[in-house]
Amino acid sequence: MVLYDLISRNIKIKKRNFVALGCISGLANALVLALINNVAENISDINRENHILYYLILFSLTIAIYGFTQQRLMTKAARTVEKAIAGLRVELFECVRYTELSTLEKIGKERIFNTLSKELQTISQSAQLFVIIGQSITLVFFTSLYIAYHSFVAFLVVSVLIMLGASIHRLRANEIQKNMKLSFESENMLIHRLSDLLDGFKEVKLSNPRADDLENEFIADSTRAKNAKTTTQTLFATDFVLSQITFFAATGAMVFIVPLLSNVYTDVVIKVTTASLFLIGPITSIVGGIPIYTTASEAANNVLDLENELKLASQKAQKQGAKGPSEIGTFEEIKLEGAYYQHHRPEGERPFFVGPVDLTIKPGQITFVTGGNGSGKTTFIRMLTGLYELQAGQILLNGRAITNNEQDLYRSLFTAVFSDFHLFKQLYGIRVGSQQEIDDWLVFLEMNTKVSVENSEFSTVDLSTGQRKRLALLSTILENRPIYIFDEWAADQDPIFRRKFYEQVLPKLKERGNTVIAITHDDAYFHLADVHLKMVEGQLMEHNMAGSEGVSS
Ligand SMILES: Nc1ncnc2c1ncn2[C@@H]1O[C@H](COP(=O)(O)OP(=O)(O)OP(=O)(O)O)[C@@H](O)[C@H]1O
Repeated sequence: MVLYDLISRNIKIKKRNFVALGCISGLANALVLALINNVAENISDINRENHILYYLILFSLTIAIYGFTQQRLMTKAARTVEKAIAGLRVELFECVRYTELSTLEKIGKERIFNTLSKELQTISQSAQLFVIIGQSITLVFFTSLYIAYHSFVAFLVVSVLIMLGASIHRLRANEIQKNMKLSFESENMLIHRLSDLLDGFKEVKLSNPRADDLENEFIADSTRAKNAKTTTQTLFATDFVLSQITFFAATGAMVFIVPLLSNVYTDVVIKVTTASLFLIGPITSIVGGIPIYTTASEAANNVLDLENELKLASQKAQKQGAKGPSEIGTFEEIKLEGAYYQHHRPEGERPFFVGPVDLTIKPGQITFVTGGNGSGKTTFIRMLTGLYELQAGQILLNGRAITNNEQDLYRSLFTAVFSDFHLFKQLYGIRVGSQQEIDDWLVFLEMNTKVSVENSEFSTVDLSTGQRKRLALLSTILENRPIYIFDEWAADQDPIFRRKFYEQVLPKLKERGNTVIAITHDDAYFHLADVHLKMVEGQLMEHNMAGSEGVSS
């Protein structure tokens, strides 16, 4: 039912309409059987009394009703499921958007990609299945009634055997589910290996041993996925064959057992046997649909699991519960008091933490943060910008602690070019003042001969790493937020532009009233900073006082 719950969660399913259409369509289908049986049995009487045209019209009408209701049912189901999927897609996108960075790092990109693409597609493909299974159940019901009408004993025999067939599947449901989970996990790993191949294509091309290792891992994951899927399919196939055998046993029972258990006439035996043969279509649809239904249910479980994990650490619930303020005031001072964050680590590994940090940031200052690799500079920046939720301590803006509802607004004080930056071709969320302003900055950043900005979009982003970083810088400049974060921005620049960055860009930002916090290793420019902080093993201190007096405690 998890599949139904997921689909019906955000859209109102008019169950009565579905049930009515399903019943009419199932009844019409069963009527076809009754009509054929009746005409076949009484063909000479009907011909004699010239009633054949009447039966033909009735037969055509029944087929027309079946065709119309079936078509309506399938269209309605497809529309309903696709509407639900469209809503779910946006909901999951929003969950990712509102979740915390640390949660995203824990979940991993692969699982999100896999769930948002493959799993939702699997659910979408199951739309028609609902109708076919529902309609088949209706048909089995009416046909069983038809059998019961002619012979109650035959009805009992069919019912017992159908229930027996259904319980075969239930017995192995756990094993099927276990293998489906395994294949989902293996597929996540396959996406991970494929990302390694595509993102690291150049490195892979340069090294055959690396390519071989990567391929071997890919093959191992692919084999695991294949084995899990083969086991699942084998279980389904055995179920299918057993169900078919049960069905044949039911039909055989009509001629071999029913006459022994009750005094029925030959014509009754023929009728109930024909009726049980008529069941082959719907029963095959139900049994054949079980693998698709089970796969779709498992996909629904995966979607719900991901959504729950994303929501757990997200602020979405708070956002829905209480609307946050629309503004947070101008930035006059940011104060970190006892700020502390520890990275999640597998058990047994030494944890890394930054803090406690006590620090005050004033507007218009240029602050440099230096320190060795892995000392915690990026972690500190993520704490300061609110990208990592503090595990202890607090952030005060203008003397007042930031509440959960204000996190979004607090984060919007910052704009950043991270060391692993992403350059958006489209200037999402940036309302550009004038074309002249953009063109002036393009000239200043020496990018005017390479790129233009039209309709809030860069003409190209297929550029060198240093050039792409200049465009990322331009995006932040156009965004014009109070505080600028640069994580080793100048590392990819040539010496001339590096100088320009420190001696012209940063002072220009300061002149505009912006605050700059830059992680840097460029000691030739340390003198340009108003404040110089140094990170050592997660402890932040004033550079000149390293070892004696620090801002961490
Ligand atoms: N996503 C993460 N999950 C778990 N641990 C992490 C994660 N990111 C960083 N760490 C740990 O935190 C430590 C500090 O990382 P951080 O990126 O803050 O250092 P850094 O000073 O910016 O280094 P670099 O100069 O190399 O960029 C690392 O040694 C690593 O052990």
